[in-house]
Amino acid sequence: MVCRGSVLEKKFASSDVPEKEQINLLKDLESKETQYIWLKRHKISVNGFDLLTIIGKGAFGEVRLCREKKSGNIYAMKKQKKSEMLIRRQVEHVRAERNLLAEVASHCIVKLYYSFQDVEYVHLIMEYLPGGDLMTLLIKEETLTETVARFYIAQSVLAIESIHKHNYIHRQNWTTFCWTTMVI
Ligand SMILES: Nc1ncnc2c1ncn2[C@@H]1O[C@H](COP(=O)(O)OP(=O)(O)OP(=O)(O)O)[C@@H](O)[C@H]1O
Repeated sequence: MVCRGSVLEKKFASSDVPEKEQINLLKDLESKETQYIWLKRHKISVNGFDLLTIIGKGAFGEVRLCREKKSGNIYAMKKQKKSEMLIRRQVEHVRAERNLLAEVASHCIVKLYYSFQDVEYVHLIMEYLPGGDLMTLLIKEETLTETVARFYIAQSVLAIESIHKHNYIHRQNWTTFCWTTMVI
């Protein structure tokens, strides 16, 4: 059996990753492994969630607020229709999005808790961000103050930097990919 923790530690030995970041990355790996083992034992499905209100519409289906039955935790559930992805030849993009969310641990990137699929749909269970996207904020405010604009630009640079570190590039309108955690 490959121990991913010790493989990572060996890689750190020949890298210049700061010690604090090494500790955080190892902790992150450990919690992902624990979750992975848990998921293997308890097959997760849409039945594990109470479906609440619709909060958005994605390219391949709706995004809903949901409550996990076992924990009572609230998440955003993005439901994507597989046949639509196939028709629009977007399977690889959807897969890349899911892998990116699973791989990149950054406070600037929406957190993915679970992903699973059934015959018809792929489901992403994400952290719920109640503030809406930056475009909604811009439409509401029309003009942002320099301080607020600086804040969102800085957050976006950090988000893009964190995905570039994992060799992903972003190809979408900036204002609709930036969501805010603040309720506006
Ligand atoms: N984690 C979340 N928390 C709160 N709202 C969300 C979340 N994820 C998605 N939404 C809402 O659902 C909408 C659609 O989601 P998203 O942009 O991820 O879909 P998409 O399939 O990538 O769509 P598109 O390609 O048209 O952007 C978002 O604009 C947002 O309003």
